[in-house]
Amino acid sequence: MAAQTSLLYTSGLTIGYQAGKNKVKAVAGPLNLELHAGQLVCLLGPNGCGKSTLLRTISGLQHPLNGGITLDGKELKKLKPAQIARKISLVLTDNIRSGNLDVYSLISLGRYPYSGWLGILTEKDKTAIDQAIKATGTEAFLGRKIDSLSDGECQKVMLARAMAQDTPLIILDEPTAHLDLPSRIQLMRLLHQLAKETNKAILLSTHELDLALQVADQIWLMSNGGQLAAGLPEELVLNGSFQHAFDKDGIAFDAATGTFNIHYEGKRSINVIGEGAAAFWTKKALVRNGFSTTQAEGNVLTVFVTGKESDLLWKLEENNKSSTYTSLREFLNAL
Ligand SMILES: Nc1ncnc2c1ncn2[C@@H]1O[C@H](COP(=O)(O)OP(=O)(O)OP(=O)(O)O)[C@@H](O)[C@H]1O
Repeated sequence: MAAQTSLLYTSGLTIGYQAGKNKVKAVAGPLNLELHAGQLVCLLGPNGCGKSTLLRTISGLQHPLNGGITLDGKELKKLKPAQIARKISLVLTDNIRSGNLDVYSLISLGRYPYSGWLGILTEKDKTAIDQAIKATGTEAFLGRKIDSLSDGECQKVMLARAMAQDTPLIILDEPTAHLDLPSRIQLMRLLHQLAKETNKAILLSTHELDLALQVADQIWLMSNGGQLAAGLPEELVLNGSFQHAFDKDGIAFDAATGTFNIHYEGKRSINVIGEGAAAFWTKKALVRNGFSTTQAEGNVLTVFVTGKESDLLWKLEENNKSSTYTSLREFLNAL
């Protein structure tokens, strides 16, 4: 029933490639996925698991090996490219870098499904372009050539072009690749805001696990081997899907912090008692130094972290003996 109200859904979709005349290479499937208006969905997974293949298939650039895709109530395979272009706008990793194209002209290209290739813009087209420029905050770049923009600025302009296309679904393949941390945060925040304010569905692939956990309404988590777990970010953390998807020797997903720890085998375990940032960063330092900080009754070592900022104290207890340290470095050296 839910599928009938979805903007896009897949049934028994298998994605992959033709590998020779009578052979196929299936990358993932069968997949039963749904996208709804106003949702920001982040597609995560290790290198080579099939994220780009899935995005290309959903966008109609590549045929499914099996199963079907329904877009706005119609079978995708029955739609012509021009019809798909009014429903889906696609932003690929490789930015269009053309020295001769100015920013306004590039954003205007988003109107091609309506204006035709001659590019004659009507008042409606111009209004859509102006709205896209405003929504993405790209006013300041308008007079510039694309080549003169930074990667972050260029990515925003590509998003503006997609917004100008005014489709109910925007798909972006690794939009944060090549961006510095503030630009990644800014872009993810902008995408989240656009999904809410414009009621568009936004589907993007990314390797930004922590940002995706913060902004996504849904996560599609692919594993090598073709499985895909879909759900709320928190659900996928709690049910062990993240550990499964990124399972590699020595890498452990910590459900308590939502991050991956570099796990060192064979060292001691320690109870960390304390609250807030001081206890959090003490645990980080201990894990980096090869300790496990899981609370357990049998642990011989316990550290109590108390105080604030410049008055922090680490009281280490071992076999009824205790010592107090005034710096994290001193405490770690004592272990
Ligand atoms: N044109 C192709 N023909 C055959 N196999 C391909 C083709 N393109 C990609 N593949 C293979 O399909 C699998 C999925 O590739 P895909 O690019 O979708 O992964 P991805 O999850 O996007 O990876 P990354 O995170 O590294 O970008 C990989 O094993 C890849 O080698």
